Amino acid sequence: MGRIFDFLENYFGAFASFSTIRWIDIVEILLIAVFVYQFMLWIRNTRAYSLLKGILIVLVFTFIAYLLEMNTILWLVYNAGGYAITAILIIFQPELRKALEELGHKKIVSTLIPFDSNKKEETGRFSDRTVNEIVRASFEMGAVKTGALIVIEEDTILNEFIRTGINLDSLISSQLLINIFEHNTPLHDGAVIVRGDRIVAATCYLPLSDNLELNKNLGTRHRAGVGISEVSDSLTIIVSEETGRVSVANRGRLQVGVTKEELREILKVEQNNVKQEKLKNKRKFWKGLMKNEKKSDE
Ligand SMILES: Nc1ncnc2c1ncn2[C@@H]1O[C@H](COP(=O)(O)OP(=O)(O)OP(=O)(O)O)[C@@H](O)[C@H]1O
Repeated sequence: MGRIFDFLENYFGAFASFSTIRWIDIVEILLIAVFVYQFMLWIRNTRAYSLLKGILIVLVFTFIAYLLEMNTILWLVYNAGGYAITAILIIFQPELRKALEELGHKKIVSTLIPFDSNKKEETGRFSDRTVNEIVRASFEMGAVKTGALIVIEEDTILNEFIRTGINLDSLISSQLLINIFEHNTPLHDGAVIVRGDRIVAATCYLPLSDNLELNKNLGTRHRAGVGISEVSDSLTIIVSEETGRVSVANRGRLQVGVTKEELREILKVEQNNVKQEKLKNKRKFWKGLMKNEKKSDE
């Protein structure tokens, strides 16, 4: 019982020091709140969610054991704790990796560092012709129920996925795309990756999404489309072999059954993605900074 009283005394005693709170403490609390909120949002859609619930139950149980001074249970928890953390890190390595990659895609680094080597030359994304060819191919394949998976690379370079396929490096055309995904041809399996106006590779293997919220009826083609959009900022077009529907995956979300006009609109937005404007602003910012530095040197 002594521990329960100690705990209550410490807990309520802490309120007495509220008068000494500084503004930086409030910022710290807000930052932690945002972090925990984002963490909960992220973990809700991963395998790790069930594990988190399990850990919370163990923690509550341990806390009760602490209050009731159940020393044997506490001894077990203290001694197994270190191993448990190592085991969790190993088991959830893919999720942790994905989370860090997502953090990298939030463009914090690229906003601050204009010469980030992971970025392409900003020459505009792709031409109107490419938009037309992709839209035409997607709906022609949809009409005859030919399954397809087309990944359009954006800022995140997809070399690690390109390496899993067969290099093509050919100018996009609807005929070529339709030909690639034709049943029983050597290139039809897997995904095509598009960079600018060119098809870089076909038969690429993509990571599968483990988002539990995805419709259970969707198979691996759709999961692969969503998977790549979770680990990169790419846009993926998925044509269903079963229904002929055209869907789009971007930033971990799947828009099922888009129309021709909607697909064209989505591609146009990606094409113009205000990149040039952003680049100009960035250049202005760095030029201004350099000028100011020169002036202060003089
Ligand atoms: N990890 C992957 N990377 C790339 N392509 C994949 C991957 N997994 C599956 N595919 C492609 O998806 C095809 C299988 O699709 P499946 O029928 O399982 O998916 P689906 O989402 O139900 O699509 P559909 O509606 O077209 O049937 C494979 O033949 C292969 O071409």
